[in-house]
Amino acid sequence: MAPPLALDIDGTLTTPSGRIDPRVFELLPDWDAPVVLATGKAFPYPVALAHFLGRPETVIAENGGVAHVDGETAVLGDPAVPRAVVEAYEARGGEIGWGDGDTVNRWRETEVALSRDGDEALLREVAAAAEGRVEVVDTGYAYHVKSPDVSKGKALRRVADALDIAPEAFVAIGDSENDASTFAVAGESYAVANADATAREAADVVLDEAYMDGTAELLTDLRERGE
Ligand SMILES: O=C(O)COP(=O)(O)O
Ligand SMILES: [Mg+2]
Repeated sequence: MAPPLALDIDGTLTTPSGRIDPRVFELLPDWDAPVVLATGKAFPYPVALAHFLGRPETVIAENGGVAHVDGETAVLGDPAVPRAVVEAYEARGGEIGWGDGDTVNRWRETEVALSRDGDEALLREVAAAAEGRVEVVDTGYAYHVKSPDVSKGKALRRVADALDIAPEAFVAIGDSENDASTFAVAGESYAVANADATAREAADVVLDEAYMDGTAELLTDLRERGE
């Protein structure tokens, strides 16, 4: 049998320009084990991806702030301090940066995501004043202001438990610092070649290929290994 998967989305299942790579729709619909989509994006995004893959909606969103498995949603993070920090950042002239009708945060329940065009130094200064009650995570796609109490890895433990699978049975693939906690929980972890330094350091293996080229090759190998 193929191993269960914990898959990051941006940078891992995408092309360099941020589109979902079409090979996702070849490799994942019939994957013969649970697939957990574990992302920094808001909850509707991985749910929609699972839905259009024809797979169970087994997802971790908001960097572990929200988890959904077997039809049950767990909201694991508290947005109060992240929101207060971002208000303080805006009060000092910082911008969230997504423009009008911000769909990045519209459905976000436990954290705030900011455009990387924003003032990182100011954001980190304001976050530091919260004295450890928030952390700023740079995924390469956004700055996320989140509670340090939630992570994709912690949520993976919870989802694995609900699925009655040992967390170590999972193979995790990712590209950035928000995947390091998943890598620590899964039994086998891979960073795609475009991964940041934190993800590369945390992964068991850094793949030769980047983005979905790396992920697709690995998934093909894992599938063959399970046959
Ligand atoms: O939303 C982001 O910033 C990154 O999303 P990801 O965790 O799927 O890479
Ligand atoms: Mg990513």
